[in-house]
Amino acid sequence: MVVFCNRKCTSVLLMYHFFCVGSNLQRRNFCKSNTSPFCIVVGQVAVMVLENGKRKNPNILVTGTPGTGKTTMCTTLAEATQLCHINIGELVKEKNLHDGWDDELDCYVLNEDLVCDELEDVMEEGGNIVDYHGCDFFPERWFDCVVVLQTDNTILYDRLSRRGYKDSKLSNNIECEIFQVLLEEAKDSYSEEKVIALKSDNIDDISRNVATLTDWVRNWSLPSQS
Ligand SMILES: Nc1ncnc2c1ncn2[C@@H]1O[C@H](COP(=O)(O)OP(=O)(O)OP(=O)(O)O)[C@@H](O)[C@H]1O
Repeated sequence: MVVFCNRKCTSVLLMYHFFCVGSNLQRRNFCKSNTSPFCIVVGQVAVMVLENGKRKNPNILVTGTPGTGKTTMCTTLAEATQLCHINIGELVKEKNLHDGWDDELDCYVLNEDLVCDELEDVMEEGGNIVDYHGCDFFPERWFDCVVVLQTDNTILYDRLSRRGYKDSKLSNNIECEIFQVLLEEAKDSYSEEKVIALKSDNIDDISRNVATLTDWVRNWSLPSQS
């Protein structure tokens, strides 16, 4: 397993988080290479978007303490909305967007500039769901909605224990959730009306959150009534 963090990580608490290799790389690559019909459409529409000063499709940031269910929810949401799921951990790993290993932090150091440069064009087009346990280094203009997933401490403890998290890594992440570090980071980094906290304790929560966000995406994309 490979570890990443970013230097400005609000929380030393998150520094020990391990990223897992997920299954969305292929899907994201399709989108980035414009080979999917959906993304070709998005690309064509981008011209209109610039003319209107509004993206045709929204960008959503999904953040939260490791284990709160970001990747699980983003995967389902991407299927429901046909937006592109971009898992930052996978992207950093795939494109080497880091500054190497930090012995003290015991992790690779994510290079924020490289990550932002890599994503600038696709974010400008819109239609992305970005999945990362931090949010303060992305340009604010990228996102139309910032979702912070939150999980009951006992449930999160069990999830992270099952992952093999131990000792300080486990307690640091639980403290991060108790002190709502990611929610505070989101509120500090984005305008209040963009930030929404959603509970992610069980499967029903995932279904409800996906339904809520899918409706929001549909409404966002509708032409405004004037
Ligand atoms: N709402 C939920 N109900 C039940 N199980 C969940 C829920 N959300 C996530 N899980 C489970 O918890 C584990 C962690 O989920 P997931 O990898 O999606 O979290 P994450 O926030 O993306 O973590 P990371 O930041 O480390 O990538 C998985 O085994 C997943 O099945």
